[in-house]
Amino acid sequence: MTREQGPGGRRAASVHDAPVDLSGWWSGDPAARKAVAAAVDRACHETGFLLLEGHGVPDDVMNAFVARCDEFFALPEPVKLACVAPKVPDGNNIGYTAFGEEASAYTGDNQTPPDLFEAMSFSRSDAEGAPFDRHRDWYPANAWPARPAGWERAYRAYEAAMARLADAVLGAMGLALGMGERWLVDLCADAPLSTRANFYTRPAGVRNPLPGQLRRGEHTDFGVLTLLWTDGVPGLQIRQGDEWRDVNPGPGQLVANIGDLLAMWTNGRWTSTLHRVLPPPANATGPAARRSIAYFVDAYPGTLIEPVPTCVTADTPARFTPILAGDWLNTRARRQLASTAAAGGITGI
Ligand SMILES: O=C(O)CCC(=O)C(=O)O
Ligand SMILES: [Fe+2]
Repeated sequence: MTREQGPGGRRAASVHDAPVDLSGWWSGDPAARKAVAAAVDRACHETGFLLLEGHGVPDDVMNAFVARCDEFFALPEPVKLACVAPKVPDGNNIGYTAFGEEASAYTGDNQTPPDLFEAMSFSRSDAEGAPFDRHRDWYPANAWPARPAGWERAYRAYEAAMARLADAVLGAMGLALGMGERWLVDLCADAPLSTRANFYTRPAGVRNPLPGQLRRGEHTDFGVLTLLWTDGVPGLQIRQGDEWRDVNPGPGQLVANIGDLLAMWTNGRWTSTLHRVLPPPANATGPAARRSIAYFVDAYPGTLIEPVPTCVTADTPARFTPILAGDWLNTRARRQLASTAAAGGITGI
């Protein structure tokens, strides 16, 4: 038996063994929906990460948004720096994040050197009305630079496709938890929704990574659900037991993973899994770029997160103290900001 094998000689479940096909969900057939919910439940429990197929996000919508993000990251640095938005301590930070400005591991109180990426972040564009006004810092207005042309249109199409997909996954999750299809969908209807386009590269003149310096340091996501597109370049890994295992979505697949709030809601039945992104091997030559785009569903800041009754039993009593979603998100976002301060602001590397 190797270290990678469980007690029965069986290797621990891998996200690659059982991609989740959402076609049955879109069919609307109750039995098909139950089967999808069972597959989601298994994956959320075993790894906290899912590879999604039949997700319904049209290629042309995804490709058009990716192309605009590529155009943006190729712009001269001063043009990108003009898109830096003032940081808010308790809210969603949008706009440009320069290379070397953040270290994700800080969110888990792990002080590493700055991560090797730059990013552009966006917020949901339909946040109008009283619930949003009460927590306005979580729903900032996007500012669209003149370049690349057509970015806002491409974003809105992407955003609509991801919102539809998020509702399907949240629907399957609610069903899996015995709370019904609408439960999580309704709870997350007013949630902060944000998108982050990540660009990992090795800019000219940047030295080799320092010890412990990664493209993205190990972290868990803070919220409920993350939907991730990657360009297929390896690097993403998840922590399972005492080892790191690769997650390499195939062509057409998207990644879904759960965040801390959902782990708390499910009383730990589902895992908010540590993940990271490795730099390319030291002997790799050239720019070795990697791109990913993450869509984050959080929970409304005023929502109390307490374990759902279906996940609390005599054998598994409540493990988490109830907490307001906003309090949890603020704590983690503040640690993230601390990494920026430690990195020396936007001149990090
Ligand atoms: O780039 C990736 O594959 C993962 C990014 C990530 O973990 C995040 O944005 O939270
Ligand atoms: Fe993440």
